[in-house]
Amino acid sequence: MQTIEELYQLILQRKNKPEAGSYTDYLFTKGLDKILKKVGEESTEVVVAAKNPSDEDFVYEVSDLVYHVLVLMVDRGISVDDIKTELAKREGLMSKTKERREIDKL
Ligand SMILES: N=c1c2ncn([C@@H]3O[C@H](COP(=O)(O)OP(=O)(O)OP(=O)(O)O)[C@@H](O)[C@H]3O)c2ncn1[C@@H]1O[C@H](COP(=O)(O)O)[C@@H](O)[C@H]1O
Repeated sequence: MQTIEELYQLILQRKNKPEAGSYTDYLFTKGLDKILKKVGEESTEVVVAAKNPSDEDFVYEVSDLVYHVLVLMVDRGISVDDIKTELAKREGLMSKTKERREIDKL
């Protein structure tokens, strides 16, 4: 079982210490445009899979997207903690928005 943090660390390791035959290394070698193209393709595949009944296919495509987004984050120097911090900031913000919606309903 691999956590998202562990996968991120493995991808970071590939960037810092390229390994022959590694797909991650191939993406870093091709560069940002290639990584962005893959993120775009995988996003579309998630959308298509979501419209179909197979949960297995959907989970497969989401996993592909998560992996490619992590490669993009490593390439841009953004950590999993950066995302966690942003999400944590929204916790308070979102409950205020919810409160606002409740008030507006009155
Ligand atoms: N999670 C993934 C992962 N998800 C998807 N992929 C690769 O992403 C590619 C997506 O498939 P596509 O058919 O869209 O792309 P392709 O035709 O193979 O390649 P392109 O020429 O289109 O770029 C496949 O080659 C998959 O193997 C991944 N490759 C690696 N990982 C993880 O990264 C780790 C390190 O992998 P390496 O860098 O290969 O050692 C692995 O142990 C895994 O945990």
